[in-house]
Amino acid sequence: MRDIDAERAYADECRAALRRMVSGARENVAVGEYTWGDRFTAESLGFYLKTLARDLAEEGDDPPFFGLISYGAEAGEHSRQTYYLGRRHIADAIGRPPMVIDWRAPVSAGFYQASAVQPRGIDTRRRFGWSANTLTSFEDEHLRTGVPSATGELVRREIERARVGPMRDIVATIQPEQDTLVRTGLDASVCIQGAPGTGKTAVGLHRAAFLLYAYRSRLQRNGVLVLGPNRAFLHYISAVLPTLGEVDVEQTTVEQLLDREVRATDQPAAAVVKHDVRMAGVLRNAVYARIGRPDQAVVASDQSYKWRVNQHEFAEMVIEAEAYATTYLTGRERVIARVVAALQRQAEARGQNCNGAWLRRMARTVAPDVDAVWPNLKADEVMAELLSDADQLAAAADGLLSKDEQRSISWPRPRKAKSARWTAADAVLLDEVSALLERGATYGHVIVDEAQDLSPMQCRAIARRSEHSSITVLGDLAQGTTPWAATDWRTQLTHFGKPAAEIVALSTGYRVPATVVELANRLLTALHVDVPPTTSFRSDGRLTITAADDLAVACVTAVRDALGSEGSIGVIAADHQLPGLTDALKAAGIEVSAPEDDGRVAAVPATLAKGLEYDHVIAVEPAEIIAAEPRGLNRLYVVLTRAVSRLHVVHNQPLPMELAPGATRPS
Ligand SMILES: Nc1ncnc2c1ncn2[C@@H]1O[C@H](COP(=O)(O)OP(=O)(O)OP(=O)(O)O)[C@@H](O)[C@H]1O
Repeated sequence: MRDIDAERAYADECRAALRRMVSGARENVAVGEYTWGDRFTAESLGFYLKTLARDLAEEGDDPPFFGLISYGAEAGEHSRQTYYLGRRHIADAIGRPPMVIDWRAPVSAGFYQASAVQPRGIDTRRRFGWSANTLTSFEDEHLRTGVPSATGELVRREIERARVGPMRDIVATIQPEQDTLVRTGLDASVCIQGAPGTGKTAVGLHRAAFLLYAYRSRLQRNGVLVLGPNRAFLHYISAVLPTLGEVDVEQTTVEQLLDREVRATDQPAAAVVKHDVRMAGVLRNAVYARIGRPDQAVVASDQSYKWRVNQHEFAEMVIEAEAYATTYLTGRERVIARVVAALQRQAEARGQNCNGAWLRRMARTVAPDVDAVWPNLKADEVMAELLSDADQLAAAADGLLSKDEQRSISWPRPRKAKSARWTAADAVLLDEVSALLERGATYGHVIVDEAQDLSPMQCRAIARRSEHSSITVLGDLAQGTTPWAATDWRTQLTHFGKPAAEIVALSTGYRVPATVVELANRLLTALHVDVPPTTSFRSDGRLTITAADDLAVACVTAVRDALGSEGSIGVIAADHQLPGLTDALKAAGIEVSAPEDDGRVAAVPATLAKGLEYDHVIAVEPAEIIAAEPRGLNRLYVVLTRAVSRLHVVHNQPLPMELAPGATRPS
């Protein structure tokens, strides 16, 4: 095994090889563009090579590797081999073994999975410590001694390091149970229930990178979609996939995915009904109620003759298409096609030549007859009419929604689709109607974060986009804060269209220190969800609770105190209290930014805190966070679990009784 100087020299060799890869890729851009046969192939290859050259160049002086595994004599094809692992593959010359292997390659799994109990043929696992781009140390585990090694200092340091700016990748320290999930094959859908800070988001993002590596050609066409709860969260995770070399993953929210301008807000009762899965039945009824029965024959003339499909035949075509239609509009197309085919048979029997132009003309000619029984529809018109017309709604909702529920979603004044002001829930319903009319595009794999918060109707919108592929569902039932939050995963998975997906629980927390976890776990009893409490990987950390006469003054003092230590600071309070606190902080000369602005001190409304983390969290007035919304206790659980190193609870009102010692649920 190399000593530290030899390892440094090897790092330099790797960097030199990487530079050669960059110049090679640049040269190949030119060659690729001019030598390939057809234009499309030349363009695709040129694009690929340019991207590769750019990515490699951006790599710069980053550490070329983070670890190695060295196999013993009895390791089959790997016997006596040593492999360096990095964020990307580095090759010296074609035909020679790679200098660094991509962390996603099959052989790299040994690095993450091997243990003293199951060494997998590996003698030594080495982890490298880097300070910026300088190799400063390494740590060896000798796995064949049979003595389980304690978690190394380097791993511990990485997990406990101060957080600055957006989320970073965890490739150097992925834990075995996380690695198993990351490397699950593309054909399997998985649901990861994970307590706060157990690495669900990290696992989901690394899984995206792994799938793109292992199944690139299958995923190239349809791509991978990552869905997160809001823009602040997306900003926070935005750097992870690019640092792993994956820039083409779509990362968005469900709202953005649905792509509707939202101009109104529902009353809470209406939103609850609109997000209920029964609405799927209501909308289906509303769409298919538009299909009638013919009351006359279809007569179509060309210049030579009048052709005819009699009323009975026409009705049979409609009934048959209705029975087999996969979507409303394909059914309509089928009716048109069958009518035209019947006309064609008659015309051909009379010796007429029915070419393509004739068939298209006939299709246009019969369209009004078909429209009379199977009208062409647009999603927004269907919805506007349904919500404007109490009788239509009553018919579609018969046996599904109560009269009160129907009233709650009806519009007080009828509106046309063009003047409709859609709500966020309407956008989900419009998406459902669009899909009833015709199928949309699907993705090769979808990763859904904070999935406990999605309504059944939102899950269905995602299910449609992953109908023929797999999904990764990430979430924590205890962090559910929407009125429709899931209370069990099996039901939620059914809404996602993957009822048999495996559910895996992660319960070791890598964010929140043990003292803070202990406080947050006290809330679990009152949350009434069946999840294992978190156990923290971290024994460091500090919890402070301050009873204050003046919240703003106490908050300023807490922030000043926090500024004395390294790392990010998040002031989290009930949404309505935050502006006052922000003003007080600014008046005290403290620079405060929004969560997505990467400042040192962020003012974070409690409703936006989900998924984020700060070294030092100042959680202001828990009682107010609870009182601000129906699922306020869940919100408080989210807020308390954002802290990486220190949690400072500042309160004026009495602390909620659920936080009292002894409230811990028996495990
Ligand atoms: N194996 C690991 N090595 C180093 N850091 C890790 C590891 N796993 C998770 N982390 C870190 O722990 C923190 C929490 O991870 P992440 O945000 O993925 O958790 P989560 O389960 O999604 O949390 P929450 O439900 O609270 O949003 C992040 O800073 C992440 O980088």
